[in-house]
Amino acid sequence: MKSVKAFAPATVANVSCGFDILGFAIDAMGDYVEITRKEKSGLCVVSIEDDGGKLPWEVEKNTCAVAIQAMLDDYGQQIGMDIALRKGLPLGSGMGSSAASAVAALIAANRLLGDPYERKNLLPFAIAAEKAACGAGHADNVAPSLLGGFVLVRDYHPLDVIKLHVPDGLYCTLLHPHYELKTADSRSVLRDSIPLKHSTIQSGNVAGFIAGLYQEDFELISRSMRDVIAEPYRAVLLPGFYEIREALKTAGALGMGISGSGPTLFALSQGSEKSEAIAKAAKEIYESIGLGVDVYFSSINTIGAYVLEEKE
Ligand SMILES: Nc1ncnc2c1ncn2[C@@H]1O[C@H](COP(=O)(O)OP(=O)(O)O)[C@@H](O)[C@H]1O
Ligand SMILES: N[C@@H](CCOP(=O)(O)O)C(=O)O
Repeated sequence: MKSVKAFAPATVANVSCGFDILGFAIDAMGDYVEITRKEKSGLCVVSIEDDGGKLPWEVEKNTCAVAIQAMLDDYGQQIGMDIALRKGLPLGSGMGSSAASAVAALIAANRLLGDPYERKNLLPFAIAAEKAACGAGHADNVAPSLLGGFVLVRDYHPLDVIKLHVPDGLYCTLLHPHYELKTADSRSVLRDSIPLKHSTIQSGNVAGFIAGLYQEDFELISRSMRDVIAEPYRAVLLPGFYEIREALKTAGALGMGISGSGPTLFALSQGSEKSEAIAKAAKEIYESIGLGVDVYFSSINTIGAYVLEEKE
């Protein structure tokens, strides 16, 4: 087989209450990577489209190449591969852009090798790529992009990742304001330690959220969408944050939070019917503070990344 093209979905990390341990994949968009086998050993990024000329081409910086290199180092053979990336996701958006590239690259490269790795076993390679992109090897974007649905990262050492139930009818609206916020920068405002009482509140909410998913209890999901660890420090980087949250709840959202490290905000709702009202309420506030916003509507992606095309 000569080349394989794969798609990996965008993701919402943290989901308010699960800093670095909870995330879900969305259907609306993602990144596309085509890997072609070449004679000469070594990786080469041969094309990048739709990135506005901003992404690095160096194999030690681009997350597609970093992820594949980590896989080949483990595989024990330095197979030659050309990497062509088409960005479907805006950069520094909080929608897991660096993660989607890494995951699509891994799915394509693994297939090119004849699928020697089970899907879950590709995760450490994707985490290595996240570390190269933002300095932290967090798994809450790469795990749902790879596996689909809601994913819990129960532990990092050793890695223990659990795919969770997705309730019927859960729907997501994403609000992407027109500015970039690097994950590394919005991690730098966080504190190294948290008060005991915040740990208690956060644990209750993440447990409540997961119980809500399994019980398909939308009220429980709604009241568990609270973050006392990251959000209070990050909200100051997000103009209109608390005002937008109030407006979206009035418009019928179950809850609203920061998607990953922002600046995208996500709202969950029961069914898609309320999404137009949610979008309208958000657009009005962004307009009043002089910011443009793109709105995406999406169901939850339950299958994760997949191969689109194989060419001999
Ligand atoms: N293939 C890639 N796609 C997106 N970002 C990449 C890629 N490779 C490297 N990066 C770097 O990762 C950073 C963007 O990642 P991050 O800030 O985590 O944004 P996001 O929240 O959208 O994932 C940028 O510094 C970018 O240069
Ligand atoms: N848990 C991470 C998630 C970062 O997500 P991204 O989509 O903004 O890269 C964090 O909160 O820093």
